[in-house]
Amino acid sequence: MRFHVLGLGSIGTLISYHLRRSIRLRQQRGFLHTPGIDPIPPEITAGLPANAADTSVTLHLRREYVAQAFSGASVEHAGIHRPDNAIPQGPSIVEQAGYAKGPDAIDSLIVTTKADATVQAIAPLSKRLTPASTVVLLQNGMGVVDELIHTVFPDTASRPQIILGNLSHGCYSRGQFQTIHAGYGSMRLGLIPDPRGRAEYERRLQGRATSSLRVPDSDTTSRSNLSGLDLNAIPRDASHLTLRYTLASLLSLPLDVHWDPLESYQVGALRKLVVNACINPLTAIMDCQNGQLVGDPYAQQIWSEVCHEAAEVFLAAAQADMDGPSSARRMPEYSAKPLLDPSLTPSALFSAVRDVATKTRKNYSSMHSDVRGRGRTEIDYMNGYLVQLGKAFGVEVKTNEMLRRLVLSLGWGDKKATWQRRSQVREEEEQQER
Ligand SMILES: CC(C)(CO)C(=O)C(=O)O
Repeated sequence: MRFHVLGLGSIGTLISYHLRRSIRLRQQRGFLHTPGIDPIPPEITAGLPANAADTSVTLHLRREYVAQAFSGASVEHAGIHRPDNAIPQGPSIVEQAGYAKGPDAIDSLIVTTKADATVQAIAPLSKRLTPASTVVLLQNGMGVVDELIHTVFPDTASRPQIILGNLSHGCYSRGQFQTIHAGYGSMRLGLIPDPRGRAEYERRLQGRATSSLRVPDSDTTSRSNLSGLDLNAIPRDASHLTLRYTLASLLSLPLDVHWDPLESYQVGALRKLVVNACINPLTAIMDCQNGQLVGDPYAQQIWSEVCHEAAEVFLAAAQADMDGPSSARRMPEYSAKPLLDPSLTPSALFSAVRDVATKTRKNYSSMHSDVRGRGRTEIDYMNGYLVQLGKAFGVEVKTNEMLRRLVLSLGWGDKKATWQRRSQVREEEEQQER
């Protein structure tokens, strides 16, 4: 089984580290139990790749680094299709099953690139992905999956299986392969329906099905990482093996990972979208920490407008969905139910934003770091996504559009350099005060 990780920022490094570590523990000891961490439930262990010795992790790097530095993971450099042979990759499941067109097939691709860089990053690898491969999208914001389906995998016959995921773990990077896992959170996964419509993945375990659409709060520990779902519902045939192995492997990581029914996953993702649409642009525009927005009456007014606009868009999208599946304006991956969840009303959204900003008050948001570092942001997958929906469903989203333009404007002309200089001075002053 070949895992590949694309995007080695802080989240990519965190996932690669735990994936590699859990595979190595299974290779060495044949079982997976880290002292102090709950043992992996048997229903998840049963879904793991049968032979840990044949499982490999390959990291995709943009620049040249020494392969040996990655302790047990092989490395590929962007644009070079020949794998670095310093550490051999495991045999490919999709190749063995006759799906692959070449020897460099990818069984499972875990993507942690920034939302705005994802399609461009996956496109060169698409020939190595087969309909029996699995792609995991772990990103902030929304809209990447729609873009990917339309531009890279328009043909359902050849489209890989897709798992969506979002994380509330707080991580930051201290350089290549140095990630500080500063805040322990959770990771939620949802499965996009089978592209060929052959399998229904979400069989609920009797008596454990979740009755509500609500995603459990991140700080309430649910009884099972499977949220009432049954891994055995994923067929055991060759075309679904990588899906099953990928899901079980992610669920086995000590990162509080949960597989949710798609509708619950969507509620959580929509809520997180609005949280990001409120906090991220303001911290970037005002060059401040998340917590500095809490209690600021002007920021609160903007949050309230963003939440109202988002809730209105969700209602309009739900209405269009209920008007019939033929509606051209239907949200691509969503059904009406999640959009009508009570946690997506303006006041519930506003409380969620305030809670997250308070809990992460000392953080600089990812958009703040993006403006500071790479200059490009994920704004089009946050407020920009709400703006697109607003246009599609005829809802005015002026505040979201204004925030989007202001963030885009930060990267225009020499404003970026000015912003970065000012931010650096401020940070130096903060460090001196400490
Ligand atoms: C929740 C929040 C706002 C935490 O900083 C985040 O997800 C981000 O920075 O992108």
